[in-house]
Amino acid sequence: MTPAIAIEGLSFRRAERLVLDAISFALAAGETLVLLGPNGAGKSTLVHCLLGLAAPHAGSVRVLGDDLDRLPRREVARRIAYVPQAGHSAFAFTVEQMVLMGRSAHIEGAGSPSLRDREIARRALTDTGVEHLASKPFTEISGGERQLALIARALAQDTPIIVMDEPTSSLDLGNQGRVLDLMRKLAAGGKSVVMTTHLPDQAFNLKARVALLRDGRMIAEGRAEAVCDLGSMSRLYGAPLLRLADTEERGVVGYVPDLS
Ligand SMILES: Nc1ncnc2c1ncn2[C@@H]1O[C@H](COP(=O)(O)OP(=O)(O)OP(=O)(O)O)[C@@H](O)[C@H]1O
Repeated sequence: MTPAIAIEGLSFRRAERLVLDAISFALAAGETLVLLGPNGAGKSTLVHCLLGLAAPHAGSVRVLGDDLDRLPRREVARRIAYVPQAGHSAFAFTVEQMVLMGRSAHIEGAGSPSLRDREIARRALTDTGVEHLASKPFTEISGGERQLALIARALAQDTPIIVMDEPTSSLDLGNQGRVLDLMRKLAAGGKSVVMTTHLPDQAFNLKARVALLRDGRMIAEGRAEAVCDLGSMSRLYGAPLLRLADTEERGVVGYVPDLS
């Protein structure tokens, strides 16, 4: 079966420096890939290459069988939704308008959103728990609320692939859990999800595939249980870590810095 995403030998340079070095992986429908790595490892750059926002110097990105650089932007937007790191917006669109923007790749010409588009946006607001913010300006909500609204926009885009750059970095533990649960449901429904995070526990919770990035190289790839052992995590982050285990049965569920 054609993979949702297939990356082959992807390299990216900034000035003379190799920021991504011969990255390869394929992701099928219904699979989730968690990208873990220290600050500056190249995770966001890889995400940008995946979206066609940065052009690799070598290698290829194929999306549902087609070369990304040959696809019109509108078609890319029908295939991949992007949740960027939550930033500020200069424009005071309401949360509902922001989420409706996720529908723009499905609206022909200069047409306005249909009743169905509005229903899909409403459902996305409900699924992310921010329907009560629908009429508030995006510039007047908290960082975590902005992050949830950006996730809602990606849901409204209704694409087979969702790429998320640190989608839970501003979220409290309750909302982290709700977003991870949503991601599990999206994957169970056949969507392919790529996400970056600094929290290995999310890889365990998602029962996802994990890729470890360091200095632009993919140094390991596999299930969280196989790849995220204490030694690998400590080496990856260059710091002593403590293992978090829930019960004997569940074993390791995450790591925290060890200051002892
Ligand atoms: N706009 C930029 N101009 C120049 N260099 C950049 C720029 N953005 C990132 N870099 C460099 O490219 C490398 C990869 O950065 P990238 O943002 O992909 O890392 P990351 O793994 O996403 O980091 P973080 O976890 O801190 O978000 C780093 O060395 C970084 O300093």
